Amino acid sequence: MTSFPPNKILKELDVIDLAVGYQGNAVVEGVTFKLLEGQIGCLLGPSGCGKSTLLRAIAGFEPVMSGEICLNDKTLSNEANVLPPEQREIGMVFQDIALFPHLTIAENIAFGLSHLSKSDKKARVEELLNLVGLSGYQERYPHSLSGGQQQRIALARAIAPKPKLLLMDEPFSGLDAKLREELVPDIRSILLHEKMSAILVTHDQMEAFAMADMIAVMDAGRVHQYGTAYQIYHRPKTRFVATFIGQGDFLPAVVCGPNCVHSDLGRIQGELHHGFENDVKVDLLVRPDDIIHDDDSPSKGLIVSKWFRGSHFLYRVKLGSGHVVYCFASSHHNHFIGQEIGITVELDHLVMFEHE
Ligand SMILES: Nc1ncnc2c1ncn2[C@@H]1O[C@H](COP(=O)(O)OP(=O)(O)OP(=O)(O)O)[C@@H](O)[C@H]1O
Repeated sequence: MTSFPPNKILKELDVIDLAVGYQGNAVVEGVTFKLLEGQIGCLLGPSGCGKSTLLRAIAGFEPVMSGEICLNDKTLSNEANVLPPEQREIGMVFQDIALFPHLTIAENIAFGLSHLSKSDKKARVEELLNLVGLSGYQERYPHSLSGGQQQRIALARAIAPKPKLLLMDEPFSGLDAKLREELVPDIRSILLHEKMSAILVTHDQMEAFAMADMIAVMDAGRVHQYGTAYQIYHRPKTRFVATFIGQGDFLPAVVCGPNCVHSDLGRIQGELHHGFENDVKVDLLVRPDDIIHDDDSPSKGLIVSKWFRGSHFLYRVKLGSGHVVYCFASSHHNHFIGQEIGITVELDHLVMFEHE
């Protein structure tokens, strides 16, 4: 059996105080983050926030206005120099799959393997087809494959030469939701198996959660927060992150202790110090999973709307004060709009911002 040299994986990608733009106008500014060896990162944000521009700068397709991009302590881009894309050992997968239609699947995957002998090439193609679950597809042509299969082949082609870093720009957005749900965890396992560091661009937070170790939440060219899915959901650092990630409402509240606030939901004790002075007015983030339906609870909320989500119901309930919050209930608890239900508060991550 042929053995291949170990991956030349990156030790670290450093993006330092980066600005990138067009015609002298920065569309990405002050961006700093680090991707460690073997990690999968994600640039997540609304349309037009600069995700693709940042990715293209990392790939070497866009010059940088200021700051630096380094891979393993080697500068790839700064204000003065831009290493051409083909010299960066960075692979890319795009939304428009762009397989070569006149080449077989084997020839597509082997495209970047001209440095290998014929037998090594054949073995690497086989290994990758096996990895992406399409063994035996060597002689087929792209048009005879489904969208999901084509995207698997595009991934195989991109990782075949063992790049130091793989960049993926909305690779799943052309696929239907069900297929995407299946493909995303598969692609993550393939990347982990190959110990391939990668950056995914997406505006879909569920995709980011399923795929990435570290997520950069972007808006208007800036990174608001760089953290794990858990951190950006439960400990959002800015109001933008709090509202862009997940669902939730802000309830007016007053600080009543170092880890305690008082709101329409009563006195809530958090796990950690929130850093606000006593008596300061704040807006408290309340997520659907912070308010749980409980028939026996003396606290009540009036259902104003509801969604059946299969495994659970999501209700909007009006509190006595008139504020409306989400409430999570098991799917057996089918109540009607206009009905009053018992609710309990299970909120230990106190996320709050100065009252607006
Ligand atoms: N070649 C270009 N010339 C001038 N402006 C550009 C160019 N490419 C992108 N822009 C602008 O830069 C900003 C960021 O665009 P970019 O494509 O990076 O955002 P994005 O977050 O990837 O958006 P989407 O999710 O819609 O693809 C936008 O205002 C866009 O209009």
